[in-house]
Amino acid sequence: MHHPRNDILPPPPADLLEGAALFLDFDGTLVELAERPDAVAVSAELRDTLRRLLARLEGRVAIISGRPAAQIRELFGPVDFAISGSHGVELVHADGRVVMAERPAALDEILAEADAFAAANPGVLIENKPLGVAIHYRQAPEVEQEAIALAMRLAAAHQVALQPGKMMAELRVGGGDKGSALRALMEEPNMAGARPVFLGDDVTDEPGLAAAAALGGAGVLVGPARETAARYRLDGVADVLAWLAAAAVRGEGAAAAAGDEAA
Ligand SMILES: O=P(O)(O)OC[C@H]1O[C@H](O[C@H]2O[C@H](CO)[C@@H](O)[C@H](O)[C@H]2O)[C@H](O)[C@@H](O)[C@@H]1O
Repeated sequence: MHHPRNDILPPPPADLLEGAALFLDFDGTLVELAERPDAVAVSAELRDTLRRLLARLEGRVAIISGRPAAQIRELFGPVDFAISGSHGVELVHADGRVVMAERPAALDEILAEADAFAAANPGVLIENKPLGVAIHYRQAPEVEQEAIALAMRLAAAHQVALQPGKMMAELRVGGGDKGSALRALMEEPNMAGARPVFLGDDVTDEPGLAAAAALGGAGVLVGPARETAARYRLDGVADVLAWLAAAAVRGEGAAAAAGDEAA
């Protein structure tokens, strides 16, 4: 879908999470982008903020990432929020139920070609994921066009989805995206009546931003203005973390005031 570019998207209002269900992208939204996929870590502050938001939103918090769900789980440690991984085609519900497609055999052939490309192009990293093969060229930006051309050829030859990303192109299982994941998670009984709010930075997040708006909520673009389905914008990861931390505290203040009134 074509979305208008809007250079004057406002920051999200402080009360946007009242009655909301919160969906969060990971890389570029909750953690700064790094040179390599394995060079990111979840800080104690981020873990604490999510724990508080989970309490405030009565469990209505989920991560929707392009990474495998198991990796997100490992990065956060024991978590009780739902995770969608692999750009929406993997769902791990908060109660542990898993919905996941099978890995097609074609991904092994794709992996072999991608590995050969990496061997011939120093700096290129290949990420072998349960439901995808990502060709990362962040450390070899000069081969961007070749990497994208290879990914396009492999996607057509093996009938898999081509997922563009930040300094990477991924061949992945299709049939879903971050929008379908958000919609599936919104079907959970605890989400009834909530407004979805999705925060994300990448093109893979656009279906999630659009689905949040379509279901009566809103998307928050993270990073520079571009064509987007988002209604609000934050400049970067630091602003996201500050906004989420403020929202968590605001919720605790409101809950304490309600408790005082009831006493
Ligand atoms: O949907 P996300 O949670 O944002 O995941 C998207 C991809 O993130 C990772 O790659 C990106 O982050 C890396 C670490 O900062 C960076 O080196 C790379 O250039 C980025 O594209 C992850 O490795 C991918 O599997 C995700 O699909």
